[in-house]
Amino acid sequence: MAAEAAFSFSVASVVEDVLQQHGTRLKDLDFESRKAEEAASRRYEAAGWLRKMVGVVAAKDLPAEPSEEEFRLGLRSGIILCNVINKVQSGAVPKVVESPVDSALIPDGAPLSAYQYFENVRNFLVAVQEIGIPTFEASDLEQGGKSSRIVNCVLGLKSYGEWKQSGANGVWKFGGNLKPATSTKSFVRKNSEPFTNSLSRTSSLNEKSVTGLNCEAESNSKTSGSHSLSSLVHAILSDKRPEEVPMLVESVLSKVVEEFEHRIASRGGEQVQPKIASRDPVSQSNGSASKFVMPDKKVDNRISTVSKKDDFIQKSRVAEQSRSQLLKQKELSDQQQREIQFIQMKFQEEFSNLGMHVCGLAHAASGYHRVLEENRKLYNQVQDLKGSIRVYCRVRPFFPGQPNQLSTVENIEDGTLTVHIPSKNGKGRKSFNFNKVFGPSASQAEVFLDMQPLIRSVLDGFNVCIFAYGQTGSGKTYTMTGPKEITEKSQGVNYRALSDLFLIADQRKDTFHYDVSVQMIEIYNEQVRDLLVKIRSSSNKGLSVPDASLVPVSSTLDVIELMNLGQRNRAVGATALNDRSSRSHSCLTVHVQGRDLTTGTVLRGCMHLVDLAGSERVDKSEATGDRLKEAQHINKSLSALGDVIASLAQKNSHVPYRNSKLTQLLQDSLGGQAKTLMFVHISPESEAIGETLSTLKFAERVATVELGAARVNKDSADVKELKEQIANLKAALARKEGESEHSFSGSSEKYRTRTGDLSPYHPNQRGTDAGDRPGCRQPMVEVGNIGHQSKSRFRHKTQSLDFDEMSSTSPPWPPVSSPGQNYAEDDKETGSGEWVDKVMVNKQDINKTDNLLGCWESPGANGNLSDVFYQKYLQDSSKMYSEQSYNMFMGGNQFNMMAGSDEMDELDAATSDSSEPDLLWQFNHSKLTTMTMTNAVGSKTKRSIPKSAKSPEMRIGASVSNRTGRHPAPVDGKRKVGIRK
Ligand SMILES: Nc1ncnc2c1ncn2[C@@H]1O[C@H](COP(=O)(O)OP(=O)(O)OP(=O)(O)O)[C@@H](O)[C@H]1O
Repeated sequence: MAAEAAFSFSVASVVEDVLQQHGTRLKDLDFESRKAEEAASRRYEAAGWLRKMVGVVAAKDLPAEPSEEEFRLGLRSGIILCNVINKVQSGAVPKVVESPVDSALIPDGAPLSAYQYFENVRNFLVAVQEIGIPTFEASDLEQGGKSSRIVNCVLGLKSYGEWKQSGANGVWKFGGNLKPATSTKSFVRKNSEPFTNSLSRTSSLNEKSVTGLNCEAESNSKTSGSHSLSSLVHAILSDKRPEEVPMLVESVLSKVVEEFEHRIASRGGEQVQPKIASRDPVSQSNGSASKFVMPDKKVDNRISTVSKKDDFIQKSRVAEQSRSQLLKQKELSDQQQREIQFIQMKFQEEFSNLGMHVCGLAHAASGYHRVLEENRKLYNQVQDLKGSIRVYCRVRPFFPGQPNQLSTVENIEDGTLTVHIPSKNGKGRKSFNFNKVFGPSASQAEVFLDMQPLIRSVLDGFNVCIFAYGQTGSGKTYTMTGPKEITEKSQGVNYRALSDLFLIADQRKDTFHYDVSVQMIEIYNEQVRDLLVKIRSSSNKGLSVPDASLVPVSSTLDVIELMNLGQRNRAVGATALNDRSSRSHSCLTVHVQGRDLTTGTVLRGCMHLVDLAGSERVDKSEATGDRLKEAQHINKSLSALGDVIASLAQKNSHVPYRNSKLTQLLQDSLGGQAKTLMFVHISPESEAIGETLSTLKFAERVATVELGAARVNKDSADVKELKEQIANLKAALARKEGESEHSFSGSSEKYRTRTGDLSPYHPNQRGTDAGDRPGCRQPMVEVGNIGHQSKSRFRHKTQSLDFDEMSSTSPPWPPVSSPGQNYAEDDKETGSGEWVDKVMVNKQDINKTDNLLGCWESPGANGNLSDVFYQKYLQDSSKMYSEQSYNMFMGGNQFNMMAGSDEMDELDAATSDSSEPDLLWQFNHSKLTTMTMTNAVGSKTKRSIPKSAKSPEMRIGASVSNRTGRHPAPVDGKRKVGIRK
């Protein structure tokens, strides 16, 4: 089609253009005027013929000699052309559309109606094409079109008409206005031979080269060679020498080719649609037209292409619109489909979730026990995963109105605490990691929340230990107990733990029966004191210190009462740092025994809640005298705690628990099987940075200790029964032996039963002679302040002595002026049955005796207890009755722990860094035990207590031994518990 378009150019005009561009000589020939003259004469000829043929058309005659413009406009509507062709060949254009308006009146450039334009012109062009007359393009009728081509076409039609009029003999040849004599050029019908050959032409010899040019041009353009072109060529060549002609022709030819190429390229954009038309099956099936589309077809295609294009555009627009609508609808429906699917999926998911929930509920309902058990296991697993020794840290807030509230604690983030270290204590900052860090604003409730799972564990049969560590005034007591005036909100861990226990116990009451009892002890100057000793005023006896240290409790109120008592009893000393400072370790121990109502299984849990004495160094507290000794004891016990923790951390086979009462007390909570939480406290003041750093370093060390998985204390019903049988048998045997060997039988069965039983909560530490009957405080035995039965002379002498009886008749601690009498009174008064234990010193543990003896060493020995010593004294226990020990023994009695501590203090002042006090304690304890028995049999009581008591405790001791001593004044409790709501 590109070629086709190119060939529709007027070859003559192209050649003329080229020739014009080619040389200056054309100008010399006055080419323009000649050309115009030529064109005009041809136009006149055409117009004349048209006038002759059709006359006046559409009320407007075509001028006889029209200008190019007039000629174009006159033919623009196609009416004249159609009429003339119908005259030449009737019916060539069957229907001529008459324009309502004269086309000439339509301003040039104004678009004619598409109908007129296409219909008439198209029909005319199709008709001339049919005949084989050179055509023009419809656009040639518009401004800028080539009127010469229209003229050519009209003259061609004229020639054809004349040929027909002459009878249509022979082959019609288009000759234009060329003189027949000089021009033999003619057209043949398009189908007579291939178009390229359809143009035949003869020329004179001297016109040969130009003819060649014309032939080629004509064969390509399918236009006839024009008269003007021939004349032009003649004019150009007339003055040329023959040898110049080839060069000139060659040059012109190359220019023509160039021009053709250029025009083809410039019209490339118009060829898209015609290209489609060229695929018209008609043209394609036509072998002759396969290379060049026949001129008539081309026109047809061009015109039909335009209308088709419009149609096509229109249709494709509609199609596009409906397609996009369809697409949108499809998209919408897809979207809806997806949404429905999603909802269905969700629904199914929820449905299956619901199903699972229902199943879960059914499962839970059918196996409440199992769920409870699993729950417990999971709970404890979580706890165990957190690590056996958990370390929490709490920062005390500044006191209201305190000057210089610049805290050393720089940042608290999750479990990391960063402290700022002033330059004199080192410099920069240091971070410490703990399981949890509570800032100054943490509430008591928040703090407890993190401990709550541990509390729950006690009811599940685990041993738990929570101890508060930190320098004086850092908030240990605040955390464990609360502030001075305790309200419900400010209650510390102790109260919350107990009330939580009752709450959970109540929740489980359908499946478990729980018995809870508490004891409170204090370790002061390495002496253990019972804090739950009732202090009562008695008219003539002064203070009497009766019965139970292990007290059953059934409500939070009971606990509050007991704690008030304990707090009152607690030794409090003033220091330069904190005038309320407690110089003792206090421990609230809660024993829980739970019996599964369906299986009979017994769970035993025990919880130590320890408020340690201040950890500050002695020099800081500016202590002297008694306070100095207190501080030394405290430091020593805390360093013993450090040693225990260090050896646990290193997984040493030997752990020096015996180096202090504190470590002995906590042994069952530090050595494994228990869940332990250390709660370190720090003060925010910059003056405290030294203590703060050592506290935090210690705490970090503790955090490295792995105790291994905690174990539940559980006895099946069978085991429990068997144990009880053994205990009963042993008791019976002992009684029998006692009856036969001694006339001694001072105690009532009631006492024997009540106090002789060992604690049901510590089966591991119980001797085989211990039953599972409740009522004893085994932990006290562990601590060692209990009157352990030694391999004493008395023991040898009184082999048949019933230990239970013996214990029951032993004077209580703190002692009373008349033990026997008081016991009787106490029994009456308390009547608390098996849960009430007389005094902690009455506890007997034969199994431990050897250890105690073995551990004893002469005062002044440094270092930890060694196995060597243990072996030594175990092999020869009589050594404990060396003169020295005897003297010491004589110097105190079992009730006078504080009196014993006096001696110890003296010794200890020189050996404050050793474990000596422990040894002394062991020693004292042996003495106490012996003394107890002595008292029990009513002999040699007066040999004891050479010293007068310096402290209330000592006075108690003295009063016991002399039975005349004063009673200790009640010590004002550090915390007064009165829950205000
Ligand atoms: N978290 C806290 N929020 C408010 N006040 C606190 C907090 N911690 C401690 N205190 C207050 O700080 C003071 C000292 O606290 P506390 O007696 O508990 O310290 P301590 O470490 O037990 O001292 P000591 O070693 O002498 O027994 C008390 O008045 C207490 O009420």
